[in-house]
Amino acid sequence: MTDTAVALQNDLFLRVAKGERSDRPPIWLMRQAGRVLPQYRALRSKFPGFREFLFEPAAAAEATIQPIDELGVDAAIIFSDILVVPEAMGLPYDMVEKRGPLFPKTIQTAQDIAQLQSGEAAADNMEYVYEALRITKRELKGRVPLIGFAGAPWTIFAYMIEGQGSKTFSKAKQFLYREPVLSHLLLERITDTTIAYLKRKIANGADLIQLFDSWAGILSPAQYKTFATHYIGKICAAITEVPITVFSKGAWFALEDIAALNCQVIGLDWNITPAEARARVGENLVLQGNLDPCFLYADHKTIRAGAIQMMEDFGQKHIVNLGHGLYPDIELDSVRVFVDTVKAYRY
Ligand SMILES: Cc1c2[nH]c(c1CCC(=O)O)Cc1[nH]c(c(CCC(=O)O)c1C)Cc1[nH]c(c(CCC(=O)O)c1C)Cc1[nH]c(c(C)c1CCC(=O)O)C2
Repeated sequence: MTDTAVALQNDLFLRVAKGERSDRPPIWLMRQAGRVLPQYRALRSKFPGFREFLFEPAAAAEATIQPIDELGVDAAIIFSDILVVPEAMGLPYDMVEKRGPLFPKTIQTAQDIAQLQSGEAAADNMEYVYEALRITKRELKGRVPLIGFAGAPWTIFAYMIEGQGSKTFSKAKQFLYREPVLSHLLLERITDTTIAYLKRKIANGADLIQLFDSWAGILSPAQYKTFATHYIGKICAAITEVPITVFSKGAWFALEDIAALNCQVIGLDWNITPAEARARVGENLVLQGNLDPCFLYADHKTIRAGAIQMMEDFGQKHIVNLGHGLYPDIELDSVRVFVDTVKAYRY
């Protein structure tokens, strides 16, 4: 892409993701483009719903760049959602205020799966996302790298079967136990679509890819190996153009398996210590995380001390982030203290 090939002014995030040493860790935050920013709320209020917002590439680009201007983080993440993939495959959703996503139609039978679009045909339906990447890349002017992302196949599968958020995702888990053949068929089609989609994100300017396996922690280690790690591995093997981060929330039990895939960065939640994570993944991979988002409800002095402790505990080959996304009621000033502490730190 000629118009996206601008030299990066701040490439700290990418250098560390590729395993280089640095004088401080880079920082970005999951859900940094969102409701902690007043300018995000102003932009969001122009649209009747979340999906209308996502379908407007110029607005998505603006939301992507807001945290770069406001917080000075070292990477941008394209403003979008993991649920655009099931939608592109033929399962539309509504984002219900205060409740979250709701799919009017779900996958229950072989025929439902046969009716889905997948691979390149499904990737064709997400042109608005690629357009948002192109605009973002142009407007970022090389200030920081741009992260592209997708849900990992198991998490997308969970929404497609369950049809909405759930504490247990017991319908999706039940499907794995009762219909293993159909489960693999659907996971395969999600995987093909995700690979085609991510390759187009890269062609349109994504400098690194992150996979979000938000519901990893509800599977048993055996199920995770069969129905999740296997497909994440296929995606990692296919994405050779840029580094890839695997964030499997709650799957500390699978860290050795994930470390054996062709990924460069592993995202961590707060349920594991930096020392244990390092021991499980070995010396080569880069770790990302893992401050408990609730730490940002503490006073500023405590936030500073927590950030420094975390950086000391991880040492080199570390990208600072939270263990999950920012919550909407976290104070902007507290987020700023966290970011500024990291940017002032030196190993
Ligand atoms: C599971 C998941 C989803 N979406 C996502 C995940 C994986 C990460 C995670 O575990 O949180 C990923 C996601 N969703 C969003 C981003 C944007 C980029 C960023 O700033 O990180 C990213 C990376 C925007 C969003 N995605 C959503 C919003 C809020 C929508 C609104 O404005 O009403 C935003 C800004 C909606 C969403 N989208 C989803 C849910 C369950 C919800 C409702 C609950 C909630 O609001 O967090 C699905």
